[in-house]
Amino acid sequence: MADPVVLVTGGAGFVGSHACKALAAAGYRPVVYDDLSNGTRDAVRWGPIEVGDICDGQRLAEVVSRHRPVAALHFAARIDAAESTRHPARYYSTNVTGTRSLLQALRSSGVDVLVFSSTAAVYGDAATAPISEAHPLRPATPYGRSKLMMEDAVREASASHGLRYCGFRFFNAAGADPDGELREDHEPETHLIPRLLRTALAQHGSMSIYGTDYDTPDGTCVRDYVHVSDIADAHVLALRHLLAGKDDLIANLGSGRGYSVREVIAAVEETVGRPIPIREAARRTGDPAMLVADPTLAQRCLNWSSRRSSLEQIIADAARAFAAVDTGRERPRRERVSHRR
Ligand SMILES: NC(=O)c1ccc[n+]([C@@H]2O[C@H](COP(=O)([O-])OP(=O)(O)OC[C@H]3O[C@@H](n4cnc5c(N)ncnc54)[C@H](O)[C@@H]3O)[C@@H](O)[C@H]2O)c1
Ligand SMILES: O=c1ccn([C@@H]2O[C@H](COP(=O)(O)OP(=O)(O)O[C@H]3O[C@H](CO)[C@@H](O)[C@H](O)[C@H]3O)[C@@H](O)[C@H]2O)c(=O)[nH]1
Repeated sequence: MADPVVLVTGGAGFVGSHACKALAAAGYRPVVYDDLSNGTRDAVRWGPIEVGDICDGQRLAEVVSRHRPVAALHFAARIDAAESTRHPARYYSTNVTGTRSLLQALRSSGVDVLVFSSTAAVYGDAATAPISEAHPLRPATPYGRSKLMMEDAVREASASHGLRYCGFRFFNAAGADPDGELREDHEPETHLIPRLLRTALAQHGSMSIYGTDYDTPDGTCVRDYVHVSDIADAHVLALRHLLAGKDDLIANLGSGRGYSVREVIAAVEETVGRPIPIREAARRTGDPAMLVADPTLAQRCLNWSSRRSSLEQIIADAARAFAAVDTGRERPRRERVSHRR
């Protein structure tokens, strides 16, 4: 019998491509739907890709009805919180209208299982650490607000026509496939760990710390870094959970440990074995001081564990992937598409 198909929107991107690998290992056939605006075709290795915009409802409906998936994993989104403060409409379009378009396409083909990516940014400037799912939802950026609206759209689809869902509020996805088949590959890159590795491996340029006057132990922002392969595993667990008829869920995915920007810099320097030139810069718009997950709910409901998410392993796996790029062994070809609306 052929492997059951799972539609993976955003499957050419960082987290989505790792989820495709985990799906294939678990006996599913991932069909990627992605416009390649921030992902690469080379990251799509475990099934076909359908290139298209998540907001193009007609194309999406045609792809869903042709491939007949048993479920969808939804990663496609714009992801840069700081950019969202400058171009909010783009975020509401891709993240909210795009999700509504997916919900409609799934409904018209009778697909009733969805696992989707929310974010820790829905909590805004959190009052506590660690943050449980019961923490008030006060997103501080259009990105965070768009993801909260997306959660609401999914809940409404569940209430109105029985969609079953699992939404994950990821904290900071990082690391890379431990087998070295995939890596984080954004252009431009905004995330802290890949930026540090690029600077260290290029051996030129410097890194900026965005803000040293936060109310945190060393004045820099604290984040919870969670290994991308642990996030991928959570998606397979969620899929099995829902396909077995179990309850809907919105859960944090994080390691439960927080590291400051300075601590991450020191850990990357330790791994690469050389100092990285650092400049202290102004705060970046929309950055909360501290985001650390309470991951108990995902552990309890899905038997999930963040087993690869020590900072050391995250950096070691990411560094190995970057070294492969640096030596030119596996440089992926990048297709650019216009992403301005
Ligand atoms: N990376 C993180 O730390 C993090 C943290 C919390 C939540 N998330 C969420 O996880 C999901 C995946 O994030 P990621 O880091 O893999 O990002 P990514 O940018 O690497 O992947 C997103 C993918 O979606 C595609 N895409 C974007 N707009 C599209 C559109 N209009 N139509 C079709 N495809 C489109 C991109 O080409 C890309 O391949 C996102 O929903 C993001 O909001 C990520
Ligand atoms: O060159 C840099 C890049 C980042 N930072 C800081 O490092 C921390 C982490 O930043 P980054 O890696 O860009 O991640 P976040 O801004 O925390 O956002 C990520 O994690 C969020 C969840 O916590 C998700 O919602 C977002 O989609 C995802 O991009 C922040 O304090 C940044 O200010 C720097 O100081 N210098």
